[in-house]
Amino acid sequence: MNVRGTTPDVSVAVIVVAAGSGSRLGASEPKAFVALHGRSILERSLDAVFGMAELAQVIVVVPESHRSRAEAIVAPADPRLVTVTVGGTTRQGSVAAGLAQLRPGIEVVLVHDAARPLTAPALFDTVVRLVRSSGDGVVPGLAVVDTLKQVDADFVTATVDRSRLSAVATPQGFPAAALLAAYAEARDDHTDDAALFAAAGHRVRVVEGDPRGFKITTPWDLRRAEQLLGETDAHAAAATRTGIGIDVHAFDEGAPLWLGGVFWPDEAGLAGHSDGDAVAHAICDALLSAAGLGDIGSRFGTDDPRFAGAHGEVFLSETVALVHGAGFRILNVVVQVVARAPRFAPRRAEVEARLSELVGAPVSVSATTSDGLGFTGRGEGVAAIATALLGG
Ligand SMILES: Nc1ccn([C@@H]2O[C@H](COP(=O)(O)OP(=O)(O)OP(=O)(O)O)[C@@H](O)[C@H]2O)c(=O)n1
Ligand SMILES: C[C@](O)(CO)[C@H](O)COP(=O)(O)O
Repeated sequence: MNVRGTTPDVSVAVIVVAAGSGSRLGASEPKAFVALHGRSILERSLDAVFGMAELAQVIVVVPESHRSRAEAIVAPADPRLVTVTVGGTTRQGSVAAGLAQLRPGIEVVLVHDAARPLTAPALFDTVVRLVRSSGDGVVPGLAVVDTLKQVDADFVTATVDRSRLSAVATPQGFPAAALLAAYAEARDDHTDDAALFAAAGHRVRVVEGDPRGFKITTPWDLRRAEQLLGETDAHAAAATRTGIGIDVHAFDEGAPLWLGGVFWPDEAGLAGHSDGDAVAHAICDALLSAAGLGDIGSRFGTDDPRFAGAHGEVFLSETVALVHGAGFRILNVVVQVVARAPRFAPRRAEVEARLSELVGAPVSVSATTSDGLGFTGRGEGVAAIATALLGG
């Protein structure tokens, strides 16, 4: 879950209602706890809430049976930010239970269905802004696209003018004091908070909704959400980039050997302007080329005194910072060493752990001799070939 701490000077609270059973979905557990593309519907909804620009309190309303599950879900968040409470038998009862947990000083309250997990965080911010600027209730709405009929006992009795209709969703936002008062005096049951707020005499305005913010009600809705998230993954996969790097250094009997970010006592070292760590340098080139950032020579030139004798970790740390700065995540790195010595097998795990730590992603290392052929076979030097995979 994406989480964060409280911000002292903000006064926006979000009530996430997740206490429904989901009878129309027909799953074996309450709807909010059903898995959607590997994570629960509730976790996905909370991700959007935690993406808001301004947030002082999040109240998660759940069934009694799932209170501890919800507490585990929100455990990584700042406990001063999130409250978990038990809901009622109706949605309205659950919102009322959430309102009872509202902290003093909250000025704007948003109520959001956990059942709308794909709603964009930006819509929450828009609703907050409009509540603040207008003092009205604010609901996201979408134009109705189908022709609507009034039906009585299987027969159409009228065609409804859809031009003045809007299909409303959540998050619905309200000035906190007015919503608390409206709930305190409510006698009827309403299907949304805007209806209850309007029944108390307040104005509610509509803002353009988010088509992805549909409510997961039936199994078909769940499949649609799965498909949309699958497409998002496919786009992320399309954004992955690979890179390749090769480096070669000659042995220098008089130098200490640093290779793969670790020291190798009793082995001949490698010649170079730096410490000659061909493995680290090949990884740098793989990462830089994947990110389209040139190569180690153009980034860390031999005329720069900072890199004279520098260990591989210096180049790797700077390279990783450049790659992150360009907006990429490092997904993994693979490196193969071609050399007669040193022997990697006994220290492979150690080298992989050190390089993974430096790169911040899994690094796997393999090694081979070149069967006595070429400069590596004659023991004149070491070659390393690396590939890197980056994500957007
Ligand atoms: N007693 C209830 C009923 C509903 N909700 C919440 O209100 C939102 C909208 O309700 P809906 O999608 O209709 O959920 P369910 O009532 O669970 O669905 P169903 O009517 O199919 O049982 C959901 O996030 C649901 O968890 C709630 O917190 N408490
Ligand atoms: C609040 C709501 O999601 C707005 O569309 C909706 O009214 C609640 O759903 P329900 O199925 O009517 O409980």
